[in-house]
Amino acid sequence: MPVPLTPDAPRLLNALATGSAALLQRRFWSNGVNQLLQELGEASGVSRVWIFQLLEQSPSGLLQDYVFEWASTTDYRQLTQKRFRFFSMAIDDPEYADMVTRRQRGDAHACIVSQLSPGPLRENLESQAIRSMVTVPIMVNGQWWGTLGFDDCEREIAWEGSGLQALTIAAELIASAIYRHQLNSRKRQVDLLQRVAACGAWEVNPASGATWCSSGLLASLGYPQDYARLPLRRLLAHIVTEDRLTLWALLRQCCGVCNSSCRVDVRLIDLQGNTRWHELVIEAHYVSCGRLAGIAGLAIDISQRKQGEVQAQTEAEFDELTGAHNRRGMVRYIRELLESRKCQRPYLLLLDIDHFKIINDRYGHPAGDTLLKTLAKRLVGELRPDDCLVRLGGEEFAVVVGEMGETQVLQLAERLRCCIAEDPFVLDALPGIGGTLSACEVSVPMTVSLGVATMMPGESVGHCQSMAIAQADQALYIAKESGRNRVVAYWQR
Ligand SMILES: Nc1nc2c(ncn2[C@@H]2O[C@H](COP(=O)(O)OP(=O)(O)OP(=O)(O)O)[C@@H](O)[C@H]2O)c(=O)[nH]1
Repeated sequence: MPVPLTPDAPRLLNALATGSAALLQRRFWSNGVNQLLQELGEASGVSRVWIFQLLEQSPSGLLQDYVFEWASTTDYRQLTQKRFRFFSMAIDDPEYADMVTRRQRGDAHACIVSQLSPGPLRENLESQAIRSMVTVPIMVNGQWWGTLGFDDCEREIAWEGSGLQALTIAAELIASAIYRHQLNSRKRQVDLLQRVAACGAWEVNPASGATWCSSGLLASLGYPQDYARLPLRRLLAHIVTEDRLTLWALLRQCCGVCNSSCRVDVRLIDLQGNTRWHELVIEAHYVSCGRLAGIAGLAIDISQRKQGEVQAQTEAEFDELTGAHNRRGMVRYIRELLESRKCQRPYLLLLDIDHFKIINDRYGHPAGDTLLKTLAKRLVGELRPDDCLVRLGGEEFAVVVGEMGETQVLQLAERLRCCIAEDPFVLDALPGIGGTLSACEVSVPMTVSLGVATMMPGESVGHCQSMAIAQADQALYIAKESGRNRVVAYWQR
């Protein structure tokens, strides 16, 4: 009857110390694991140290893979044997079933093969010439990830006490290295996802005001990616004030409903003062209904999409040649003006170039286009930034102005007329004027006629606008008929 040997615990502890340093320092965690297995194998004097990774488990069996091994001699190597690649293990035998249950619980299991009762487990170990074995489950984040095992093919070792404890610590060290590796891989995936999707993640604890921002979000706000912690007030200060108010209103609605989510577009200002549009995706989490536990979500950079929207709006609402609003832009301007309640009674000024046909015929259509552009620029120079210049079509323009009196609007109309009539326009050298190729600039005098009307808010913006255009058109007609280069108001007819 062989006498069981006890492993040398101090040597094992020493091996643990060297092995754990390798796990922390090695660039690849698998190199660290290999070194730890070697240290433990040499210190314990066993034939083989191995790790099986658990891939699948079902009530009837397990699928495992032989992933790491250290062997004292090449005779004891098994890692390269085909039968250990993705091998399945049926758990119909009670002894196997018991072993699996213990591993699932995280318990170590040691055996001296000659003392095992006859059965599949003993047969299997004997077929590998194993005389004693100890296994310790590797539990990663509470889950059975795999098994660390020590086979001795020469001695019968009773693994217990501090020797066994050292092996348990080794399994825990390996588990934390695996967990670290998993977290790092997940972080890399999340970073990649955030980079590709141009988004960052954030979280706020409403009770403590504590915040967390992903490295991507910190970077897009201009902070170093490893910035320790951004106080809530400072984080909120990155949102443009007007958008912050919209956000508050939405949050009040969103947080009133259990486990709700909402989205809002806001402008974020980074530390350098650059503003970029972001879509905030907000999720409110509740401990129980009514008790808010946290608010978290994403900040997706949508600046490019917004740029596209602005460009599409510009194309849809502005005249390409002169940069003035078109009819659609004018409708929106009037609607916003009336809705803002800044102005109850805007005025509409219709402005038409006098005898533009003659100018076109004389200098050509391209020159006519240049004159239209210059004329629009002159008009804008006379208006306030809030006023709206519209090109209704051809050589006909309109100006919509907010609240002012009748006298003031007539003064403005007169100013617009003068700014066109007073100084002739200058065209660059034009080929073919007067039959020669002139290198000189050409001076083109132009005048405009204006009809002015009041916009009376009616049933719709469209109705109010067509009424005003019709009235201003009547006044303009009178201005043209009575000699051009003059202003007539509808109420003066
Ligand atoms: N260059 C240029 N000319 C345009 C454009 N749109 C319209 N026109 C021209 O503007 C002229 C308008 O002529 P009319 O409607 O007869 O008016 P007018 O010659 O200005 O005469 P009154 O308005 O009666 O003073 C036409 O010759 C059109 O071809 C444009 O986009 N570019």
